[in-house]
Amino acid sequence: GYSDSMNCRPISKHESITLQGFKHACHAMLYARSEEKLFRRIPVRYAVLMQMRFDGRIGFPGGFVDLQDCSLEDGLNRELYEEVGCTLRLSDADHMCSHVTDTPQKLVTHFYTKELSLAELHQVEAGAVSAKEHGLEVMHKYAIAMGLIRVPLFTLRDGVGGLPAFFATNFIGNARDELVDALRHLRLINEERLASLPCAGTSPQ
Ligand SMILES: O=c1[nH]cnc2c1ncn2[C@H]1C[C@H](O)[C@@H](COP(=O)(O)OP(=O)(O)O)O1
Repeated sequence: GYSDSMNCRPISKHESITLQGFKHACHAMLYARSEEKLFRRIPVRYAVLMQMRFDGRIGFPGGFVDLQDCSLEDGLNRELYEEVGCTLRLSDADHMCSHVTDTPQKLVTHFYTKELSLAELHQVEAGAVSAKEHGLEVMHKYAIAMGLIRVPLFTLRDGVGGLPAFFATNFIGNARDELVDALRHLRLINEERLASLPCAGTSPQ
């Protein structure tokens, strides 16, 4: 998978903060149970938020955290506020996994997940457009549509549209592996379907 090819390995949060010379970044997957149906027939099941970044890659909201300055969670919450205007507070209890890599840079990525009500998730989506960094880190350079997106968890009848097509897009860092881990761990889609999806492939760079 992508992680292997990028020499990226799991690490405990505790161990990671003892590393010297590594940057830290925290990102979060906000999601909500949804009874909504696409085209009145395809159950959406969960609304899972990711974002289209300024570089045309898909990732989770979040960013670099300077541990000299604040804790991982305080840094994450600040990033979530600046990027998507989200005032919810994530805590250590929402931490799912951390990974360390030294290519292309010495970096530890910390990944958090938080279930919201659908109403709360709607508020995040609606608030995102007035967030400080919306449309900045986003559009000035490559002029592509950017902002929060929802991950389609369904597969259309052609067998490609929906999640398979989504997985074939371009992800930043180990974001695709984080998504797959979260879908599996939180049981948002069943294991059999996950295994049938082209998510083990290497992400194009
Ligand atoms: O969703 C992600 N999952 C894992 N790693 C990610 C994700 N998004 C970005 N990254 C990597 C890429 C960068 O090396 C760092 C920080 O990126 P970014 O979120 O763009 O940071 P700033 O907003 O500039 O603080 O993490």
